[in-house]
Amino acid sequence: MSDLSSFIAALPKAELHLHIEGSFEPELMFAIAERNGIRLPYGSVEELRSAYAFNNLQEFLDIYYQGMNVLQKEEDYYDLTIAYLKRIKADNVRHTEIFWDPQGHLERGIPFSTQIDGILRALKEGEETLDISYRLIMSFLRHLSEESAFDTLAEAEPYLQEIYAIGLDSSETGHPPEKFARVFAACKDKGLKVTAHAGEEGPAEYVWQALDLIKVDRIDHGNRSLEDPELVKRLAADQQVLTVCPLSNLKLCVVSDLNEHPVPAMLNAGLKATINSDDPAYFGGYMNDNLNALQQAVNLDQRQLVTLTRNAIDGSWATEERKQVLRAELKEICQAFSVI
Ligand SMILES: Nc1ncnc2[nH]cnc12
Ligand SMILES: [Zn+2]
Repeated sequence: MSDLSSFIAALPKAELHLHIEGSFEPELMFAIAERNGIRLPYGSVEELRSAYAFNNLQEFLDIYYQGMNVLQKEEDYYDLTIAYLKRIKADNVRHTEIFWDPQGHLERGIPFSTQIDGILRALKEGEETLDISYRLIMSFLRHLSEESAFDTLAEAEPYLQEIYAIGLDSSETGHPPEKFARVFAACKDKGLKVTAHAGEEGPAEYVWQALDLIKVDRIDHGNRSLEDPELVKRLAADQQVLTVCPLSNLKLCVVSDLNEHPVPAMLNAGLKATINSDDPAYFGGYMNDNLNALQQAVNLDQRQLVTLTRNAIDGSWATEERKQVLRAELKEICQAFSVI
């Protein structure tokens, strides 16, 4: 634990990049598999956890899609989501914006309503009982077709009041944002916010496409933007929010060592970086773990930690009223820790 760990713990956090299926802890996965009569190809929780060694994004995704196969009923989606909310309460996360991948479940025959009803029931309960506000982001799988994304949007039609934004995730290389320009235009026409994973493994060109062809409201990851000085200028000028995920980057070999992580360079370039956990059950840490690990690796100071926290509050899609509450809490914590 760093000297700053109690400061990190006290910060009122907003998490903007979290895949609910990536919060599936092995213990819960085994319990749900058992009650659904599904056999996992692992003998124990320990054996499953020991499979979490990845050389790249695809190796992770193969295990991630296998894990979500045990989700079958509305209560499974509820249990998954409420477990995540209870866990982040301990990290003082006050607002969360979660992705879910409906196509990963529709493909297995799980109705759209089963998925979203369970997730929303937990999110609403978490807002009431844990005081964690939320937004739900429906994400398209980019390894699937444009047509499949349009079909998924049609499935979502009755729920558009409950879905705040649309994302784009899964295997990045070979699946550029341009493949989905038309479906994202349709989403924007419906008044949805849009975001896309870009520049995680894929090149800076994919970040340009996310900005210019998808017209994203923010960028998920964005690490490789730093390879292109013109892109950095553009992101800074637009004050584009980047939802960065340090432990994810380490586990997926996007960085070879956390001390080479680009967050300090992003902040120095005036980019609106935020810290997030991505798939915490697979990558070894929730929000405080990410902040502590990064703080120690690159020696972040209190001022930088406050900037990252403020960026997340400002860059969130929480209501203005909620943002004011979180900003006031941040101010109080800064005073309590004598941070100017
Ligand atoms: N880090 C990540 N990148 C792309 N797709 C994902 N789906 C879940 N986690 C992801
Ligand atoms: Zn992600």
